[in-house]
Amino acid sequence: MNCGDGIDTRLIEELYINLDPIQAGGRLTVDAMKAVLAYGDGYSVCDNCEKPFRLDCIKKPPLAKFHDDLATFVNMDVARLVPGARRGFQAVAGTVVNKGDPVLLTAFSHYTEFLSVEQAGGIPHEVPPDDSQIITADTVAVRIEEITRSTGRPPSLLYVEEVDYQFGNLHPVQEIVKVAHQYDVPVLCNGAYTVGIMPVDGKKIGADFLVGSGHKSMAAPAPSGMLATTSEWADKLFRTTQAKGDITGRTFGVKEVEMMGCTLMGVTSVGMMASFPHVRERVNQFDQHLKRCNQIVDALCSIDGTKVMSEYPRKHPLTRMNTTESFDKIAKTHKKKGFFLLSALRERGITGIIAGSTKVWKFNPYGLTEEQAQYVGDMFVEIAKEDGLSVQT
Ligand SMILES: Cc1ncc(COP(=O)(O)O)c(C=O)c1O
Repeated sequence: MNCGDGIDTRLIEELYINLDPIQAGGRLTVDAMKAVLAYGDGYSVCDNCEKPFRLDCIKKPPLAKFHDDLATFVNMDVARLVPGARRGFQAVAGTVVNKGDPVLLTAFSHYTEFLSVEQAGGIPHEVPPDDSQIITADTVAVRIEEITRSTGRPPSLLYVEEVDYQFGNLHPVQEIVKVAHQYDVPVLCNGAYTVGIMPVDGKKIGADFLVGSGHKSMAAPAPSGMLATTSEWADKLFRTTQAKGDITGRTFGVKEVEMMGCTLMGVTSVGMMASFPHVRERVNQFDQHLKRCNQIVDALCSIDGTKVMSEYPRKHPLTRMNTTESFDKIAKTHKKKGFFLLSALRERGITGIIAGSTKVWKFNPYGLTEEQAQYVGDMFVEIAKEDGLSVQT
């Protein structure tokens, strides 16, 4: 159906199997879609906002309970909804980082993590990965010591991604946090690709701050996300306003400074809430999704010259492939050039890889059924054979 000004409202999943690397965990559940329709109006969740007039205290719809449930879900003490993981980074940096502070990120940190440091006036430093594209606790220790020597103080914060967006590798965050704490460096664990996809235990990780992305991994509308912390940090991170109008004398109750008072006011919060029971269940089926991902990777790697660049076997379905020696060879002489691959996939009802990419590209089969995963693997092999590549059987 085309609505209003030509927006095609058909879901891409009605047309294709979608391998898009970053959308997989964000697709809405049917319950979220219904909630979105019911709560489409801007302030719809605020109709019954009562004293103390803050989003996380609203009882109808049950936002207060949802906040508690979210904290329990990730095993942290306190949680807040935020408009995207990036707003979680911003709130933490705004609390912990002072102007001129060295801040440690990793070679896989997302640009929004860097921007949050920049906004707070911090100076970013990176931790490089090892040869397997993993951030290790040892390298973190080395970098903390180097930075302390060169700047005269330890970093005021470490950002570490539990799973990174480039390789989809799972990093040893628990060991990393342990080491960082030995140097008194607080840690923000970026769970943008894990919270809502796989079980995440904030206390086990030991993180001071844990951030999730609703539209990436919690089957929620954009922009949405979650910021959780420990009771040690909660009062600082969620400090309430001291502002006062010098003429009117107005004060602003218990509005939280880093949250700008309230955060997700309609579609986003109810969408997240409506998907939450499904999300809470689905993390327990993570192994099935990994199995299906490995099955597709195996099919791809049976095509001569194809390599998986992410760690293997896969520990997360976001996967980076290198087909320079296979599909890219075809692209060199094909009339559609590099676009032949996506075009051939689309003819077979599959989409989501970047148009024109035949060298290095990512895909994410999270959420596919067993039959769909089998089909996707078979289709990659069929395309390879059709174009004259050899395939190991
Ligand atoms: C690793 C990582 N962290 C954070 C973000 C930002 O998340 P959000 O869009 O929820 O702010 C992204 C976005 O792609 C990401 O890949």
